[in-house]
Amino acid sequence: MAKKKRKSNQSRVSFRKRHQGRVRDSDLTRQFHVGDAESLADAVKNERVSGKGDLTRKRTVVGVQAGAPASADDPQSHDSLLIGGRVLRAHGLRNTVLADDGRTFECSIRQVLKSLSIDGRGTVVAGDRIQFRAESETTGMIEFVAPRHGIISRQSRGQQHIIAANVDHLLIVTSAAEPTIKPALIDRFLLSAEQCGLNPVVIINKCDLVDPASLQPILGVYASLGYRVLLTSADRGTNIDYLKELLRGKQTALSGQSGVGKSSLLNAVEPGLALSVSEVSKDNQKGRHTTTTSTLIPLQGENAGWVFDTPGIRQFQLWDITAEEVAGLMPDLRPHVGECRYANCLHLSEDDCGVKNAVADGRIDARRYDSYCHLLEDDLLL
Ligand SMILES: Nc1nc2c(ncn2[C@@H]2O[C@H](COP(=O)(O)OP(=O)(O)OP(=O)(O)O)[C@@H](O)[C@H]2O)c(=O)[nH]1
Ligand SMILES: [Zn+2]
Repeated sequence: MAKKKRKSNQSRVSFRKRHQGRVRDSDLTRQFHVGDAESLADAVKNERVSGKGDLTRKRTVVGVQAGAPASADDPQSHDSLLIGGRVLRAHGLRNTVLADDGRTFECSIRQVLKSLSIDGRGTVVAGDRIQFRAESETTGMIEFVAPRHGIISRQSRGQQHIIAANVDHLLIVTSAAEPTIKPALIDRFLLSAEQCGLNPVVIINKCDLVDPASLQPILGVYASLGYRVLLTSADRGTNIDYLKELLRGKQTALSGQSGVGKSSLLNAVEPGLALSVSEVSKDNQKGRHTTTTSTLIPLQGENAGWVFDTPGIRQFQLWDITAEEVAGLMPDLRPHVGECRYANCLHLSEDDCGVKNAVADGRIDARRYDSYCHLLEDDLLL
């Protein structure tokens, strides 16, 4: 036991000697520079206590910690000084960040992160989860951007531009009347959601204007496909509590035709919120459908959720999709694709088509298949 301990101490000393110079020289390990070799030794000791790995491994483990971004003028920096937050608005040089503790900061982005992004564009976007270092009460430096999920992007000159990141839910808002419900449009939004890997929820608003029984067939189709469908009335407050629950703790994007009641629903969830949304839109009526400025709006209340206000999301469309890919993105058509005689079957006029057979005997809803045909014929096979 004693022998083992002495050996460990020797290792610690020689490790310290071997690496002191390097520690001093290296920017990456600047944190150890300050904490001096003592903190390095302590870290190694802790690793030893936990009994994991040999010294080489300990060095690696410690090195990763040391490599965590440190501020040059605050050499005492530690990971604990990094503050978690989310990007509310990305402006390039100044990005509005909501810290997890509720404070708001204007943050710039560390150069090394910028150089990792293509063309320097979109290093951070609204919705990004980040870690930053405060430089004053109101400013900071973004040091780390977490990997993204649920990305909404738009295409411009053949390039993909991310406009919202970490979208937990996509609410596809439609209305039961005024404007009349358009299932083909819902299908398109669902396809976009599938393509982007988003989690869609279909909302049928203005249910006060129709007999709810008349909506049963359409509800049935989407529910049988595994999609969540929610009937609401912003006017009467129907299912608004349920909507609030849906938004809780999540970053949500809303899409849907103009006039279906997206702003009214948000206003029902949080009075006043939709006002700011429409004010933003009015400021920029002309660029409304083209602007890329995306904003994440925090809802009031602890962990109440965040809603994207991004004009491009409201009408967001499929991008970069081929006719051959569409059936694979429709959960009702997908299982039958493998039953077609031709591997490149588009399920339109080909013989021995598994999809058409399934439509013929009612295993696929004929209206959904109609949506599929229209999408291909009107948009993709021109
Ligand atoms: N009867 C009824 N009318 C509603 C309901 N929700 C919204 N409306 C009305 O529908 C109209 C359009 O509502 P908005 O909330 O502006 O619709 P929007 O989807 O945000 O429209 P854009 O901002 O153009 O995208 C308004 O006149 C609302 O009062 C509802 O549940 N029932
Ligand atoms: Zn086929």
